[in-house]
Order: sequence, then structure tokens, then C-alpha cells
Amino acid sequence: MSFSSNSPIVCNLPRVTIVGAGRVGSTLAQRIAEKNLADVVLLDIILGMPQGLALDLVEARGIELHNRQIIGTNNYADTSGSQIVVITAGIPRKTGMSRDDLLKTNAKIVVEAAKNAIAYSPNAIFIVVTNPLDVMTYLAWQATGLPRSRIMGMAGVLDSARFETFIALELGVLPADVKAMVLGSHGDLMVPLSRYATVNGIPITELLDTATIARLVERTRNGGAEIVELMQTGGAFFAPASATSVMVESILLNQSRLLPAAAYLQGEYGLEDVVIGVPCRLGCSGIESVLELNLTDGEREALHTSAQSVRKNIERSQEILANN
Ligand SMILES: NC(=O)C1=CN([C@@H]2O[C@H](COP(=O)(O)OP(=O)(O)OC[C@H]3O[C@@H](n4cnc5c(N)ncnc54)[C@H](O)[C@@H]3O)[C@@H](O)[C@H]2O)C=CC1
Ligand SMILES: O=C([O-])CC(=O)C(=O)O
Repeated sequence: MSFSSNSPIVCNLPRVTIVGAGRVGSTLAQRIAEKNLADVVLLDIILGMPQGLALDLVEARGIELHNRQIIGTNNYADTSGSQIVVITAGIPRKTGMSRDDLLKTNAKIVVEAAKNAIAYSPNAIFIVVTNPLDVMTYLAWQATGLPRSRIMGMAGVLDSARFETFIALELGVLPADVKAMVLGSHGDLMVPLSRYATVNGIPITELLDTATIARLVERTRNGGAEIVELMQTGGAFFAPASATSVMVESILLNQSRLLPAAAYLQGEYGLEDVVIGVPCRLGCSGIESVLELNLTDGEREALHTSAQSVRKNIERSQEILANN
């Protein structure tokens, strides 16, 4: 028996490149392939490692019932023509460290990764994951020269998911029924908006007392550190990969989901020339719009304090890069 064929069919399947095939990167590759969203190129500086991971993922395809291509490489030429580039390359923090302690090492890695990736995928939308997230997104924006709609950072979806999880655990309800949004920088100064958090439309302020909400907000702020302290050898990666995959999905499927993303601001919320987490509509052209919510004076002040700390680190990063 044989298959007959007419003319060869050329299929242009979407392709997502992930720079950094460590824990977040490789888990994200698995999510993207198993959700059948795109073919994946996993790139890392460690020779053989992304190739081995890709082969492992390819060998699971028959079991997971998908047929996405997954390529591992150390060469940016293999990433060409990607619709989305995700940057997870860099070091994660260890116990006792803050995300800002990673700035010096990761700044150079992210700038190099962004420059190399844009050279081969000039039309790509970039999602940065490497910490400290807001500063790294700013550096990738600078390095690529992309319009702000095509570059964003992942943090708010993760921080919001943590807030939702802690609310759900407290109330004993399904996490998917809880909706919340966390804005601001990905650090201790993030801004969880309790006022807007609901359980299927019911404000949590109707369900929980002020002290309990304050405790859940504090746990959300420390969500990353809580896992780093438990694991001792790096940080979270399952939920970060899930969070990144929904951003990828909203872009590739043009879902126009309203998700918190770290975006370069040009006057929104009274902030300029800084990257910080705000609600964004994500579709096939990237950030289609930034939603400006009505904030209380306290929330607005918290957002500005958060932006101020990002600005300081952007300045630090410029000095670091200038001296190299
Ligand atoms: N934005 C967020 O919400 C989150 C951010 N992160 C951050 O993501 C980053 C990655 O975390 P993990 O995957 O856990 O770390 P990991 O150490 O498992 O993986 C990082 C990978 O980057 C690679 N790498 C280093 N320099 C490179 C270069 N120049 N080019 C290509 N690859 C390079 C390493 O070889 C390694 O495989 C960290 O900075 C971490 O803090 C992690 C979780 C959540
Ligand atoms: O805490 C870390 O270092 C990793 C991260 O950003 C998170 O899990 O939120």
C-alpha cells in the first residue's frame, strides 16, 4: 500500500522560539506543544542540552497525541521566522536573594539574546520572562528597537494566579471561579488590586475580612520567594510556564484576552519611559491596547512607587551595560 501525492503542500505552522531551555523554558515548550499551539525551537548555550530536551519531548508526542515539531539548538539561525520569541535565559535566584540581585548577570544575557533573536525573526513578538522582569523587558525593548506593542514581560498573569489561588484556598472554592489582577512591578512592590478581585462576580470584600485580605496580599507579594525558600535550588517554573503559555495562546489565536503584562508605558497611569505590569489586550499584533483602570489614590501611589523602583534599576542596568 502507498500514499499517492499531487503537489507538495507547504504548511507555514506558527513557530515559537524559547531562548533558555532551563526549567521555565523547557516546561513552556511542553505546554505549547501539548496545547498544540505552535512548533517550538528551544535554544540554550549549553551544548546538547536543548537537543536532548527536544528529543525527549518529541518522543512523548505519540502518547500526548500531538504532532508539533520541537527542535533543540545552540544556533540562532535555527530560530528564524518565529512568530513569538520568549526569553527565559539567565540565572534564577537562590534562597536569600532578591530578584534585583540577578540584574548584573542577566542584563547582558537578555540583551545578547534579544539582539540575536530579532536578527533572525524581525517580525516576532517578544515575551520576556527573565528576572528582574520589568527591567529585563525594558532592556529587550531597547536592544530590539521594537515598537512597544511587540514586546512585553510575563509576571502579572503569574502573580494574579497566585493571588487567585490563595483566595480560593481561603474560601474553599474552585480557583477558576476566582478572578483577580495584580499590577506593578514583579517584586515586593507589586500591586494586587483586592478591590477588583471577585469570586464569579462577587467582590472578595463581601466574603473576607480586611485582615484576611491583607494576609493573602502579603502572601502573593512573597509568592516567588516562598517557593525559592522551599526549593532551595531555584524558583518556580510550572506556574510561570503556564502563565507564559496563556500569553502565547492569546497572541497566536488572536484571543484578545485582557491580561496583566509588563508593558512600556507612554503616559498611561501618569507613567512614562518605564516598563511595568498593566492590563493589556493581547492579540495577534501583540499588545493591542493598555486599559487604564480607575485607581484609588492609594493604588495609584503604590503603582508609582513600584515604577520608581523599576526606574532605579533601569538606571543601574544602563551603567552596567555601559561599562561592558
Ligand atoms: N517573570 C517571572 O514571573 C518569572 C521569572 N523567572 C526567571 O526566569 C529565568 C529562568 O529561570 P529558570 O528556567 O528557573 O532557570 P534555569 O537556570 O533552569 O534556566 C535558565 C537557562 O538559561 C540558559 N542560559 C544562560 N545564559 C544563556 C544565554 N546567553 N543564551 C541562552 N541561554 C542561556 C541556561 O543555560 C539555563 O539553561 C530566571 O531569571 C528566573 O528568575 C522564573 C520564574 C517566574
Ligand atoms: O521568585 C523567583 O525568583 C521566580 C519568580 O519570579 C516567581 O516565581 O515569581
